[in-house]
Amino acid sequence: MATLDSGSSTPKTPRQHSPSLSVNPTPCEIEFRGVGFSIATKDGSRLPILYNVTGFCGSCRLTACMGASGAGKSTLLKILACNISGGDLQGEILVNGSLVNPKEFRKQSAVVWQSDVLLATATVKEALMTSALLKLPQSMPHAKKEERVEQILSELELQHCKHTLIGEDVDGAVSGISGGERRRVSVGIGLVTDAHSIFLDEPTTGLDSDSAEALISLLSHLAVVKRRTIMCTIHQPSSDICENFDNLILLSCGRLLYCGAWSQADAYFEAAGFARPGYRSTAEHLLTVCKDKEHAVPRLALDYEQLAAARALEGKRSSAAPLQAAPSEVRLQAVASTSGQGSGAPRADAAGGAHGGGGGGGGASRHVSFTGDTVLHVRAPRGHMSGGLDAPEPVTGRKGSFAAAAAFVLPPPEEPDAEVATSHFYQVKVLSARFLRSWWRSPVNLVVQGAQYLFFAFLIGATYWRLNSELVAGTFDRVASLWFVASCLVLQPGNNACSIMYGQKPLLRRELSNGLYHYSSFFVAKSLTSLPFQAMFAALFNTAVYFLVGYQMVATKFVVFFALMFLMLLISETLGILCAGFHRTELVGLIILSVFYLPLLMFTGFIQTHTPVYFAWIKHVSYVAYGYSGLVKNEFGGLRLLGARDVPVPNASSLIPVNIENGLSITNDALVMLGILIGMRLIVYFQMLFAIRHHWL
Ligand SMILES: Nc1ncnc2c1ncn2[C@@H]1O[C@H](COP(=O)(O)OP(=O)(O)OP(=O)(O)O)[C@@H](O)[C@H]1O
Repeated sequence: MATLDSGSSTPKTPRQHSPSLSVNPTPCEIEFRGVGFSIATKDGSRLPILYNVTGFCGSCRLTACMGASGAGKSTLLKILACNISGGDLQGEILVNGSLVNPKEFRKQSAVVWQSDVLLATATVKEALMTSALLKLPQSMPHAKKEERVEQILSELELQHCKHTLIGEDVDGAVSGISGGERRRVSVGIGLVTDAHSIFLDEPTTGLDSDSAEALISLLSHLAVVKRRTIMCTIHQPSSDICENFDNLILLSCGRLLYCGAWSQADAYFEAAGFARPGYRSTAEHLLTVCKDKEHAVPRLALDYEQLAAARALEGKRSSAAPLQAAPSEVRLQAVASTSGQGSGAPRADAAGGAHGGGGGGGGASRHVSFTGDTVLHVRAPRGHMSGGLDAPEPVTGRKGSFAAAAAFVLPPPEEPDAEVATSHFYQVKVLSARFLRSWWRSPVNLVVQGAQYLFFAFLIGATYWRLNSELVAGTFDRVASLWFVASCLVLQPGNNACSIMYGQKPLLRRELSNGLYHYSSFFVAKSLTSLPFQAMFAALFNTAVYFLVGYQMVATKFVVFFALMFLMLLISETLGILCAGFHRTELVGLIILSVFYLPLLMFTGFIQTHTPVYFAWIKHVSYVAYGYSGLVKNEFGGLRLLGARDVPVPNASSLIPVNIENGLSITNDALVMLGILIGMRLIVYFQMLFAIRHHWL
């Protein structure tokens, strides 16, 4: 019988990191029992992704979740972070001994996804500061929040680049801070809010070996010294990286093969008949074992399930016993007292024995006894648990077999009404400042869009340069040029707004799920801050095109022209945002938008002399038809056109084609457009809210 010695989890010496942060959150012990996850397939059957997974993530520890590609690591991480949507979830999660409250848990934890979701136009410090402003209590003085951010910048070794723009990361070509720094900023955003648990999906992806090791070492430091519960998924870590791991969760084909101290993994697998050859590192060896899906994986998974069940029974028997000091606490004390020299740190031994299944695998005995710090140790730090561990229900994996199953399902990750620490007004203020900075700092938004408007203005100007007053040409060119002018303010703002919205969605998703603000605050801030910039684009385009084409040089006519065009631009912008809400893929959103364009531009009365009866309704709901009709009436009112032998035409308005003349005054055209604008803004608001609630954002 192999007995694993507790001394193997001796505290390691963390790298030297900067001075401590002032705030340490309550340690958080996460236990998961009988977790299963499956998704529906197109043929109506269910595809299982995780089977009956039972284990834990210790507080003040760095837990690595390893396994081959497709093993279910990211899925387990999302489940533990209460950030999974869709699919059928079973089992239960306990946090410090109590069933998890997903909404609360999300607020107090942070998730760092494989690709960092950061605002390219913010500096490192601004990114952290925005989180601090929105997440920390509004009553906390600004100086204190700034101090907290400065401390985190030091802690994460980001002081040197705190005023650098984060920049884009397009296919690995980063124009801003480096990949490792981006990852650290993402971790910092979690820390600034005192997250007690941090989940990182493949944090070392895309980093060179030094940066990867530095990051993992930093995480280890945060776990041990800052008392965070940290779990990360990882692929084939190097030996240097592995030295930082406290615990290991090993998955293969959705099944758990091991959950316990990293230092005891070798002994566990050796006892199970899978001794590590000397030339392989632990990580390499375990991943090799995972490859034997026919024999090793089913047997090890079964062993582990039996072990889990045995430990559950053990827990039930000992539930009346007083809690022992958690190894994490002991380890923390050891780190403090030995200044990282640590050897032979004291351990709390839960004296739990577990026995694997029958022999095999090389004939070695597979009876293994574990200390409390190893496989399935799930004790919470003293004082943070309401009582002893309850033994779990039998691990059946059946849907609904756990009392807490419902707790998984609701509320969804992007809960729009997640409680936030600040008032609506304050959120709008902070977000508006950020939107304004983004506009200002984004050359794509300003220079490219401005150039686009000017280009079209000059194109139309050059085509219809200085309209003449001859009856036929003067009439047709005015009607045609105004149609092109209106088209520009339909296509451009719509496309731009749609693309910008797609760019903002990932950040919106992350920040809403972190409970930084309400969606309504984002909506109001976005709408308010875009107004001055849209007005600027409208001024640029309208002024250039009006004078180049040579419409009536009357001040009031120009003001009416400007107002109608501006309304049209704002509605087109809203239409673009609306289409961005229809689908998660930008291409699909743009295609839907283009489907709207055609009827909007076709049924203005300019292109056809007769509108088929079944399309007649389009003119009544089309803002372009109202805007275009208003523009034409504005231009022809009081216009001086010359007929045969240069005789002035008495009433130029009578020349307006009947299909364009809608019988409304220009004021009424504008009022109808205003109504459409307000209506569409409301539709966009509720559409996004619906998308957030149903995970379509
Ligand atoms: N929504 C989904 N639809 C279909 N299959 C899914 C879905 N989510 C996960 N899967 C499948 O479940 C399995 C586990 O996925 P998961 O992303 O958790 O694996 P992983 O271990 O993190 O893999 P990797 O290391 O490659 O990221 C994979 O085979 C994946 O294809």
